This record gives sequence, C-alpha cells and structure tokens, in this order.
Amino acid sequence: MPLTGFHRLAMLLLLLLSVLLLAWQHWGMDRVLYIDARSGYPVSVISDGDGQKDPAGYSQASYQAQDHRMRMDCTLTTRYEWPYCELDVQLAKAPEGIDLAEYDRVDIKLDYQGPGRRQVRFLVRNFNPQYSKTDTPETWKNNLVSFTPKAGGEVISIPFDLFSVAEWWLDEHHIPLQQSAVDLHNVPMISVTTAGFKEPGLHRVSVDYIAFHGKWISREKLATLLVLCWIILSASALIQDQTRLHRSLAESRERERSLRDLADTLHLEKIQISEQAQRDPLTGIRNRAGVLEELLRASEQARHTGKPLAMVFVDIDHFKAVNDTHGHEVGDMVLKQFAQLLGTQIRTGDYLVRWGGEELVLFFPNATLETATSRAERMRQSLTEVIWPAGMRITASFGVTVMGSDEQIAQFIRRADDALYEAKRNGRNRVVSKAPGEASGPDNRTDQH
Ligand SMILES: Nc1nc2c(ncn2[C@@H]2O[C@H](COP(=O)(O)OP(=O)(O)OP(=O)(O)O)[C@@H](O)[C@H]2O)c(=O)[nH]1
Repeated sequence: MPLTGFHRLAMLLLLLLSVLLLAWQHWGMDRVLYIDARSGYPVSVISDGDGQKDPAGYSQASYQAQDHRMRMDCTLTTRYEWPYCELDVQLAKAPEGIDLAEYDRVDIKLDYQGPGRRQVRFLVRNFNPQYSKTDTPETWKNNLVSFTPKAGGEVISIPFDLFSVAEWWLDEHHIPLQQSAVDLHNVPMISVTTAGFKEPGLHRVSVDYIAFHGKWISREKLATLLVLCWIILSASALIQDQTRLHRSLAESRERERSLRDLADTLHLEKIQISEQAQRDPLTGIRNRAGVLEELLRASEQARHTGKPLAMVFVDIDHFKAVNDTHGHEVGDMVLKQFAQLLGTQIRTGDYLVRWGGEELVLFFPNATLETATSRAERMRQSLTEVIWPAGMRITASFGVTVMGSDEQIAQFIRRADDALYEAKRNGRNRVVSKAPGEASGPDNRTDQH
C-alpha cells in the first residue's frame, strides 16, 4: 500500500510518540500521594477503651505529631478480648473519598517498638453508599494488609494486589458476594492498627510517611489509547488509498473511453477518406480506383466459375460542344444527370464507374453479351425520355463486350473501348457490341440512328 506524504509523516510521528510514551510510562509518569504529619490531613487515634462506660483497664492510645512523624503510643491491656489501638488519617469527609484505585502500591515508612510479636495492619477504608453509613466508619469497607515492620523503620512497599477484605467485616455487615472484592475507589480514611495480637504493654508506632504510588496513565490505558490511534491512522490511510485507487481507476477508464472514441472517430474518418478517394465528387459514383479491387475479384470469379462478365463503355456525344455552348457548369449538370440516369438502371452486383472525363463504364456480372447489349440499348433509349438542362438533346455511345476465358483484364477493357470507338466512328448515339476474339468493324453495330 503506497502511503501519502501525510500518512508517512503521521505514522513516523506516531511511532516516535508511542516509543516515547511507553518509555515515559515505564520509567516516569509517576503519581504520588504523600501523607505525613505535615500533609494537613486530620489524624486521630482510638482504642478498645473508647466508648466503654468504664474505660479503666482497657487499652489507651495517644497521638503526637513529631515534626513530620505521626506517633501513636498505645498501652495495650487484655481486658477486651481483641485489644487494639488505631491511628486514623482522614483523607476526606465521608461520603466523599479519594480514588486510590488510580495508584498501584503504597510505601510505608514505619517504626514499631513494643513487647512481643510486633505486627501492624494497614487499612484502606472505602465508602460505598450501598453498605456504608457516613457517621459509622466501621461500615466502610476494610481493605487491609498485615505485615511485620522491618527493624529500624525501613520502608515497606506493598502492591495493591496484596490487599484483601477482612472476612469478619464482610460477615458482620452482610456484604453480598458481588461487593466483597477489594475496592479502593472512594477512600475517606486510612488506618494503622495494632490489632491481631495481645501482648500487653506500651506499643509505640511511629509513621514517617505513607506514600501511594501510581502512574498518571496505567500501562493498559496507554496501550489501548495507542492501539486506537494506530487503528485510526491505518484506517484513514487505507480509506485514502482506496479512494485514490478508485479515482485513478475511474480516470484510466475515462482515458480508455476517450481513446476508444478517438480510435472510432479516426476509423470513421479513414473510412470516409477512403470512401471519398474512391468516389467521384461531381457525380457521387465510384471512380476508377474505387472499383479496381471489385473488378479484379469479379473477373477472377468469372474465370473460375465460367460465368460471364460484361462491360459497357459509355461516352456522351459531343460533350465538348455542351461545355462550349452552355458553359462548364451546365456541362457538370448534364454529367450529373447522366450518371444518375444510368445509376437508376443498374442492379445489385452491377458497377457504375466514372472512368474519366465524360466517359462512364458499367460492369454487369453474370450478364451475357446479348443481355448486356440489350440493357445498354435500353439505357441509350432512356436518354431521350428525360429533360436535359437548357432543353438540350443528349445522346451517348455505348461499347459492349464480355470477358473471354483466360483473358487478361486489360485486353477485356481494350475491346470494350474499341467497341465504343467504333460506335463513335459509326455516327454516335448507338450501341456496338464485340464478342471476345471479334475484330473491329462497322458490322458489329446493334443500332444506328
Ligand atoms: N463540364 C465538364 N466537362 C468535362 C468534364 N470532364 C471532361 N469534360 C469535357 O468533356 C469534353 C470531352 O470532349 P472530347 O473528348 O473532345 O469529346 P466530345 O466533344 O464529347 O466528342 P465525342 O466524344 O467524340 O462525341 C472536353 O471538352 C472536356 O473538357 C467535367 O467534369 N465537366
């Protein structure tokens, strides 16, 4: 598929853009939600002692912001069956929340000091009006992960796919199976708790920061976007190519049509020109060149089949006098009328030719000498039956012959000419016929006026 300049450039740019965007997405495009004591989010602590009528003997928690650090001191007791202390960071005011699903991991820098097995839970609490109540944080979905903090407060990095929803929470709030999956789309609060063990004593949890990391555009979204761009560009190139193909096809069809028209016109002109070249412009009948081929064919056929071929030479008598007396134009009119008159008397297959000057020649295929002579005679008589220009009396002389077997065509023509000459010599306005091999002489005359 040949590409246009525009599409070639667009594809090059899109290729460059795809590589750059994919590289940027992989190594950069970072999006971070950083939370510490200075971030401005309200921080509070609670414990199993809160809300008790007589809090004595229950666990106690206190909060202190130390520079950027969020510190929770928790005195755990065992009066409550599931003792805990909890540090809550309020990200938004429910029912509002932050969409943490845009991120893909959370980094927590946290130091834990206290007796026994130290383990914390990190909770991301999602508000969903279908099962959550605004003023009851316990009804916000507990998406949680438990981990043992590293010694010395090292950063721990937790991918989101390690989160799960606490089974006891799903159970307690009768959450249907369809809504039981981890959901981080609308989070008003995140928490760090000591829950899960019962070692009494002072537990100090110091959170330096909680940082959610993600990409501004996920790899899947970027890939989908790029694939869409490539599809659009390829489709547009394809459509343009098709359109161009159709256009050039239509153009070449049009060119072919006009060439064909031109060829037809030229052919027609050629026919007309050759037709004109074979016709006498004055009388409209064929000239000598126009009949030569047919005459050769007819003589050839006559030789092969043995059928006769007759020829009649016709010449207007004293035509020079017509011109001299009435002018050349009247002479032309007489010539035209003379040719038309003979033309009305020939049959299909016959030829009427202007041989030259005022001399015409007739060919009658399949006609014997007798038939040709009597037809010539009828023609001669017909000249007296029409009205000629200027009231003239026009007569003509006729020389008739048939082709002899194995005779050369030139000899055949010469004999017809001889017959005409004899008609002229014997007084004109007559028909003289000559059979092949017959000598010239006044005896051959068929009529005399
Ligand atoms: N008007 C006109 N005259 C022509 C044409 N072609 C030949 N002629 C004339 O025909 C005349 C022929 O004269 P001639 O050959 O002497 O014979 P003729 O006067 O017919 O006498 P005969 O044939 O002996 O009876 C000449 O004057 C030519 O100029 C033509 O196309 N138009």
